[in-house]
Amino acid sequence: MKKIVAINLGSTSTKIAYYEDENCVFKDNIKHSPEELDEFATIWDQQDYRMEKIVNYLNEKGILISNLDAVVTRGGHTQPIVGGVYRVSGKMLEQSGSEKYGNHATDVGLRIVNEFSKQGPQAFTVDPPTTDEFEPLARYSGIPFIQRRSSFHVLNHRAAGMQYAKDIGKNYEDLNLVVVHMGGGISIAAHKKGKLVDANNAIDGDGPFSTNRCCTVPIGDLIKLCYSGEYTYQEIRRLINGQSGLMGYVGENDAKIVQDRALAGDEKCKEVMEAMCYQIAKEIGADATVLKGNVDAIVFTGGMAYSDWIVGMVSDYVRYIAPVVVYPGEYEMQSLALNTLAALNGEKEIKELK
Ligand SMILES: Nc1ncnc2c1ncn2[C@@H]1O[C@H](COP(=O)(O)OP(=O)(O)O)[C@@H](O)[C@H]1O
Ligand SMILES: CCCC(=O)OP(=O)(O)O
Repeated sequence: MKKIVAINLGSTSTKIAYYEDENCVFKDNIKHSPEELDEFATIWDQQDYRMEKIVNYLNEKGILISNLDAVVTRGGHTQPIVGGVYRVSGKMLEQSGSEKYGNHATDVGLRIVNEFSKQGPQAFTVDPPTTDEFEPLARYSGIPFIQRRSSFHVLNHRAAGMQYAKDIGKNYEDLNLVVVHMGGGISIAAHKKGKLVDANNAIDGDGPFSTNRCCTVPIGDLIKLCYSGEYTYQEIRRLINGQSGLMGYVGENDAKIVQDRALAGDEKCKEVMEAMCYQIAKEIGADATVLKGNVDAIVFTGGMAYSDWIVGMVSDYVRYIAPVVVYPGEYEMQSLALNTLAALNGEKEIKELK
């Protein structure tokens, strides 16, 4: 029997699951309040805090890291790569640490599983955010030396798309889908016959604003802010990813709390939520266009997909495009664990950045 711990460092949560072969023995979600996260100037500064939460949790459950076969994390940011199961290597950690390809709590996840691997288990990641299946036209930014690139919730996108295909008895590779992940960050991607051919960059000010980050901003105003002398590089990064979106407008990064305030009559919270839904809908329209209108379904997933109110507001704009289906939460933990199991059993290739 293979024993696997999967961890998933989201911007606002840490998810942990323990698997024995394909059986999920337990799974939990530790939420992080804005006040807790506010203490950390950079993502890297969260490492001890997040690691302590994970270790304490495993201790409570009586899980010894040295007894595990593998630890797997939702991956961090590397050079563009093909999807699959990756061993966490020195080169992967180096690229993730450079912040050249993006920076998010998932990058800390790589460091944590690497630390755990020193006690015995092998360390992996699966379908990292920089898994890149973009078509050539999707890469154009208009500035020849800046390329649009893939950086979003690839793991959950693919897993939700495949789950939908399975549920309707079709092959994922035969469908055109627009998948909408609404978590701490929000990503919308065009899935064209099983390839993720275009998506907004979920961490770098692209697409809709989310719980804690900005949308595609008027770039001239951002440039002025950068040169105003009022912000360091780190502060600007933290502004666009951490202190914007719902957090910026109403000082709260938990969409459920903002929703509850809106439904209780808070007009500011209501309008901000409506604006977020409006932007999500616009991005869905963009990806439907990428698919030339041939969309089999719009698939909603992520934590905010639990909300009928949010899904309903977005759907009002887009249901003319294709049927709307909802897969609330995430398939990330299952996908991390089961792909790792397949790799340990020799049924799936183990890739490595060298
Ligand atoms: N029933 C709900 N209604 C509205 N929002 C919800 C609901 N359940 C979860 N959420 C929101 O989903 C977000 C977390 O989504 P999740 O996919 O777990 O994010 P992450 O992995 O980025 O931390 C939170 O903002 C949370 O408030
Ligand atoms: C690369 C995207 C990762 C992301 O945005 O995750 P969260 O929604 O957990 O912040």
